[in-house]
Amino acid sequence: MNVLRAARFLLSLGMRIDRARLARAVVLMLGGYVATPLAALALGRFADDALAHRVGPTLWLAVVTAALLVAQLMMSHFAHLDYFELAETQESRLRTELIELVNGPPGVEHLDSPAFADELGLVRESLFGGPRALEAVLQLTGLVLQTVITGAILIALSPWLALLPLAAVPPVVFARKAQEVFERAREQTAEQIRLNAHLIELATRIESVKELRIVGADRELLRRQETAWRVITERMWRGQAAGAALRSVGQLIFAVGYGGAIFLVIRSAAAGHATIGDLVLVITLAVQVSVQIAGALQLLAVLQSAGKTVERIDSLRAMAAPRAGRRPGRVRPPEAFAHGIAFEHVSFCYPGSDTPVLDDVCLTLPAGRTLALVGENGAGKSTLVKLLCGMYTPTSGRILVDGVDLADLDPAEWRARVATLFQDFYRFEFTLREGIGLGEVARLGDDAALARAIDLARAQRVVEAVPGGLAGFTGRGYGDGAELSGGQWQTVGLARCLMRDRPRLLVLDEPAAALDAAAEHALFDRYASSASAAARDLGGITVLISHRFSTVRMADMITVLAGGRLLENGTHDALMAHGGQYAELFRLQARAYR
Ligand SMILES: Nc1ncnc2c1ncn2[C@@H]1O[C@H](COP(=O)(O)OP(=O)(O)OP(=O)(O)O)[C@@H](O)[C@H]1O
Repeated sequence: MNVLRAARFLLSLGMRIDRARLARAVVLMLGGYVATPLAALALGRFADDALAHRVGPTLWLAVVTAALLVAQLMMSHFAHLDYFELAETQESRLRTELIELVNGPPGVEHLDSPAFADELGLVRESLFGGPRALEAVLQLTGLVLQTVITGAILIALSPWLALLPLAAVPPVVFARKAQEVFERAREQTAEQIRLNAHLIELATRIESVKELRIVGADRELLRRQETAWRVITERMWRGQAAGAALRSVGQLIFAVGYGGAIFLVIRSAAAGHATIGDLVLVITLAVQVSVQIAGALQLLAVLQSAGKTVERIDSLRAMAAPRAGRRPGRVRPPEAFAHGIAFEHVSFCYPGSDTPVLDDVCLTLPAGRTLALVGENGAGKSTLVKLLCGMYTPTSGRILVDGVDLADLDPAEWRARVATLFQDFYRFEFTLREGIGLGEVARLGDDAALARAIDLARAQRVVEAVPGGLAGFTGRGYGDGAELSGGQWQTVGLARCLMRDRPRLLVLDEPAAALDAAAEHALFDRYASSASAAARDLGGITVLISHRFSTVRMADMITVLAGGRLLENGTHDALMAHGGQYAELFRLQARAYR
C-alpha cells in the first residue's frame, strides 16, 4: 500500500540521517496529538464537577484541561523545528539519488526510453513537495494514536459509540480510491504534459522562436500546445471529478454515523443513564473525530502521492539497473594501446527500435592511427562513435580494446581515457574558463592546460570576444553572459574536448562543421602535429567525422558507412584507386571547390 510504503521509506531515511532528531520529533508530535482526547476527557469531568459545585476538583481539572490544550497547540510547533530540517536533508538526498540514477548506468540507453523519461518527469515534479511528506507521516501516526484513545474513551461510555471511529473508515477507503483515480489520470497525461512543456519551451526560447516565426509555424505550435493542454485538462478534470464524487460518498457515510452518535448520547442522557459531562465529552470527541477525519484525508492524499513517488523511484532504479549479464565491467583499460580497437560483427538498434542503425560492422582501428568516418546523413557515423565511447552497448557483436571486450572495461576508467566532441555537444552556460576547463575537471584551474587547449582549438578569438575573457560568462542563462555564435560555441566545445591531455581515444564528430573548409583544414593540420606525440607514445587513436574530403584525406584510414553497413575501408590512395563511392564523392567535392 502506497501510504505504508511512503511512511516506511521516509522514516527509515530519517533514521539514517539523524536518529535522535527523528525520535524527538516523533515524541513531541505524538504528545501533542495524545493531549487532544485527554483534554476532552478532562473537560467532561470538569463539567460534571462544576455542575456538582465541587470547587477543588473543578479548579484542578480546569488547570489540567488548560495544560493539555497548551500541549496540543505547542508540541507540534516544537516537533516542526526538528522534522523540518530533517525533511530538507531528505529531499536533498533524494535529489542526489535521482541525479545518480540518471548518471549511474555506464551507458545512456535508459535515457532513450520514453517510459524512463515519463517517470523521471513525474518524480522531478513531485519530489515529496518539501517537508510536507515527513510531516504527514508524523501527523498521521499521531492521528492513529489519537483515534485509538478516542475510541477507547467512547467504548467506555457506550459500546455503540465505538461505531463513531468506525464511521471514519469509509471516508478513508473512498479517499484512497479517489487518489488512485487521480494518479491514474496523471499517469495517462504524462506524455501530453511532456509535450506541452516542450512546446511551451519552443514557443518561448529565442533559438526556436526565430525559426518558427520565419516559417510561420508559431500559430501551428500554439494550436498543438492548446490541444495538448486541452487533453491534459480534460483528463485531469475527469480524474478530479471522479475523485471528488468518491470522497463525497465517504464523507456522507461519516456524517450519518456522527449524527447517530450524538442522538444516542442525548437519548441516554434524557433517560438518566449519562451525565451532562458525558454529553460534553461525546460532543467534544465527535467534533475531534470529524477534524481527525478531515486531517487524515488530507494527509492520506499527501502520503499516497509520496508513496507513488517512492514507487516511481523504485521503477526508475529498476529501469536504470544493469540488465542480467550486463554488469559494468571492472577490467582496467590499457594505459597505452598495443594493437588498437576492433569492431567484431557489431550491430546496434536504439532502445525501443528493431531497426539496425549499425549492421554487422567489422572494423579495425589500429593503435596510433587516425580514422575518418564518412557517409551520408543517417549512415550511422555518430552512433558508431557513441558505441566507442561506451554510451551504448552493441545489440550484438563486440568491440575489443586491445583484445578485451569494451563491455568488460571499467566504464569510468574508459571514459577517463576518452576525449569527445559530440555533434550534439552541449552549450554550457558557465564562465568561459569553466566551459573549457570542464573537459578535464582535475585541471580546471591549470592555466597552462587551458592555454594549450585554447591554442589547439584556435579559440583565442572567442576568448577575446567575450567581455571579461576567460572570467566572462557565456550564454543567456546569466543576465550579463555573452551570447556566442554557433561557430564560437563549437570552438569552445572543441577546446573543452582538447583539455584532456593525451587521450587514448579522441573522437571528433564534425568538430568544425561551422568553420569554412580552409579553417577546418588548418585546424586539423595543427591538431595532427600535436596529436602525433600521443599517438607515438600511447598508441592514441583519433576518430574524426567530417563531410569535407579535404580534411578526411588527411586521416591514415578512411571508412565509408552506408545505411549502417561498412561499404569501403582503406587509405585515401587505396580508396581512390578502388574507384568506389569514396572516389566518386571525393572527385565531386574537389570539382566544386575548383
Ligand atoms: N537516440 C536515438 N534514438 C533512436 N534513433 C536514433 C537516435 N540517434 C540516432 N538515431 C537514428 O540512427 C540513425 C543513424 O544516426 P547517426 O546520428 O548515427 O547518423 P550519422 O551518420 O551520424 O548522420 P549525420 O551525418 O547526419 O550526423 C538515424 O536514422 C537516426 O534517426
